[in-house]
Amino acid sequence: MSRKVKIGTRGSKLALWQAYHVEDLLKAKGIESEIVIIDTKGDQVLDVSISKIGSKGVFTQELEDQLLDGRIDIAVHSAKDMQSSLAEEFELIAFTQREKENDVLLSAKKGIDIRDASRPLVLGTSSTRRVATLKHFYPHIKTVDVRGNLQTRIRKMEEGLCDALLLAFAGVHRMGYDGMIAQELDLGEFTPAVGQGSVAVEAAKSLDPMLRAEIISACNHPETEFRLRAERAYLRVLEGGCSIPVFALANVEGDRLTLKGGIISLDGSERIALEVSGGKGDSEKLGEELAERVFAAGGKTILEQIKKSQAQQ
Ligand SMILES: NCc1[nH]cc(CCC(=O)O)c1CC(=O)O
Repeated sequence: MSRKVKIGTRGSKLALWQAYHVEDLLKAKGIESEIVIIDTKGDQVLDVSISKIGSKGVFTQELEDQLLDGRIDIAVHSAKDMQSSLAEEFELIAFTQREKENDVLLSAKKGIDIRDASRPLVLGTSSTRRVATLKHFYPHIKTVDVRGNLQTRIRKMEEGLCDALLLAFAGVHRMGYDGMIAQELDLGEFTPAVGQGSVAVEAAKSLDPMLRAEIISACNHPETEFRLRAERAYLRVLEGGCSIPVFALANVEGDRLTLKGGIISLDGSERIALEVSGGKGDSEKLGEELAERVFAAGGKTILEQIKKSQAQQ
């Protein structure tokens, strides 16, 4: 029997759900664990836009400090919130089975439909990918920035800030708000952020190899891992932080992996979306190949424009 695994997590409700999920997966394999809640810089500055405080590591720094000194054995994150390259000392060792990966509209109102241009609609979101996607496909829709956890966002919506919230299904489902889903969005239009819907388990490379292997066998979902490794390789080449409207979604059928992804200009005027496929064993190579193709098709110019305009903010 291995010793008790210490699971580090942020203290938000969604983060705790993820930590309990990993705890359950470990328990199913007879591995005992305990949850250690860690406050991060990102949790303390909720009123400031993440793109202003610098996205890199604001939610992960304190967790990584504790991984290094052994106060925790693993850190649990939403896979989509993990930067595409980690510092040398760390690695993502497992990706849990992915939840339905699409975005949804959440509303207390009836009859919400983003395709209905005859009715004014204000959507709350703080994601540049979602804003740019709306501008591209649904230019009649207005958006308003809304931050905070799901409960806070719902309260702001009910206070009249917006008609509906645009969110990942995974988070809505985990927090138990399925009943407020007004519309499921199309994966071809609202292609999700890299990693959306899966929980990533991070460890220091110095973690005991036996324990590492046990954690992987309990938590990792191999098909999800192939998909996420492809998506994350795409993101790594683009160096797209979470404030860049980059999207990618891989699917596995048998031994084949298909990766669709692209980039949108901030104003929605240009959207590049391409597809590559190959053996799932080559998932990272496929991610890199997609990035090269997106760059060559004009993505490089779009990315440079986005970085320039964000640097000026
Ligand atoms: N960026 C915030 C965030 N990080 C993970 C999720 C949802 C759960 C997931 O996709 O794993 C969300 C909320 C959202 O985008 O609606």
